[in-house]
Amino acid sequence: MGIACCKEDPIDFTQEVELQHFHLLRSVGKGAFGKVRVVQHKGTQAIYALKYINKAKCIKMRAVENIIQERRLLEEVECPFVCNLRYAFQDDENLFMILDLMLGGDLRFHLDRMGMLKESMVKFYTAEVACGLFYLHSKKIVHRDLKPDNVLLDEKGHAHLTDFNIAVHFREEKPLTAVAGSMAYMAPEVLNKKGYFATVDWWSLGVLAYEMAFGKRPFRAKTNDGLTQAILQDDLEFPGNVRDLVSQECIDALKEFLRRDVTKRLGCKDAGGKERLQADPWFKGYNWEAMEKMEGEPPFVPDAKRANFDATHELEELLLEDNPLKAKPRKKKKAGEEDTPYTAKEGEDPSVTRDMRIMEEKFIVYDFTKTRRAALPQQSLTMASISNLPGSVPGVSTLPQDSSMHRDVMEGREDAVDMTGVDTQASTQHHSRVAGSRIDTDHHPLPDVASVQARRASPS
Ligand SMILES: Nc1ncnc2c1ncn2[C@@H]1O[C@H](COP(=O)(O)OP(=O)(O)OP(=O)(O)O)[C@@H](O)[C@H]1O
Repeated sequence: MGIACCKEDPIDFTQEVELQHFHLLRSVGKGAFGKVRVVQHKGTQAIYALKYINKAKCIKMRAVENIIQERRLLEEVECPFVCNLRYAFQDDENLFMILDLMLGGDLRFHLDRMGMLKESMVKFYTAEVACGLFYLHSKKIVHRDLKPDNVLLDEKGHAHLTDFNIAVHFREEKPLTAVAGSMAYMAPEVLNKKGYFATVDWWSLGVLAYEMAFGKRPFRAKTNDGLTQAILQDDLEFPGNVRDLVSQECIDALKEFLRRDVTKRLGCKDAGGKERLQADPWFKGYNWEAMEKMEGEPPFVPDAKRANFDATHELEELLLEDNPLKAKPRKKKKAGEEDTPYTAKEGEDPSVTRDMRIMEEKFIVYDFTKTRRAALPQQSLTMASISNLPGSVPGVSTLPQDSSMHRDVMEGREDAVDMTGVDTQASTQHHSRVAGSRIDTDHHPLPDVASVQARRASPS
């Protein structure tokens, strides 16, 4: 009897994907919105990263549209230089996104540890991120929040873009105007509010490359106004011993990325785009054909024997989480009820009810094995990849995942969220958030949510 009660019910994997289809493993990260855990699909044994966001917190932080937008954009993306979306679903409490798992840690983690990176690393990550940006821009998506925190390394040391929270579609005929992003990485054309396109990502890549090379950002100030002025006006300066640190070609490339004139900025379409960037003397000797296929040799392989993330996330989850994540069945729909099972609680603020319904309707289920899209090799991670991490869950079998699952490209969507306004909220990590935002509804029709959030780096 006792034995029978401990046995899990068999799972029907032909049914819609849900949390119960996964084993929940280690906690590896925490962002302002979500928490990230390693999970293993109980059917295929494949391992992934699960990003989950509490719905009530999401509403409180006015991030509903951002999360929906992130899920929507990721559905359109399939690129080796991106943490691709594999599944999306929700339960009554949380929104879930299952992404390719990156075990090498984010660039912020490595920068914090190493202080600054070797030029070979700076060049390699800049080149791989550039490959990711060319892909996104070809799909008319601008990331807008490129920074070390949002570049993750896989276990081999390849770079992948993540956090599409404030990414949007852009159209050549109508510039974006919202002040969105992490302030220290924002391009001058975002801050001067004259309108911008994908050029902003190339500026941010310049700031990222500079920070990797010298361990500090090119434009710094003690206040947001000071930082805005520095980005808009200050001369680009380099550390006194710059030539001891990097080559002249590196300095020149950084100058080219950090040009205020977008018609001259390295990477930008009007400055020769991909062709010009790939021909830049800094990348001399790079085999771009191989780089684009992710066949370049990473100059640094993250240590697989140690956790490449802040282990306090795991401790927090164990010690402080009063509502630990677990698979819960959804509330049953009552007879005659429509597809939206959310029923307002007594005394609930109508705006909360509305946001709950929006999430229910718009954060739709995604399953990469059922939605056929462009075939691309999936990250072939196995339990072996994580089983030797300190503190890994013992006794889980090492099975290869099924990499035969592909998907076809879905139709692009043109809806996008724009944000304006900045606040002076203090940053707890490397960024603070932008409040008092607005959705550019005349440009991109969206559900009736009047506020969204973006974030920016703290000034110094
Ligand atoms: N696919 C992944 N594989 C491994 N770790 C990941 C993955 N995605 C995110 N992480 C870890 O979790 C952290 C938080 O994730 P993410 O930045 O996506 O959350 P967020 O709430 O959107 O963050 P933000 O505060 O930037 O809005 C990352 O910095 C990274 O360390």
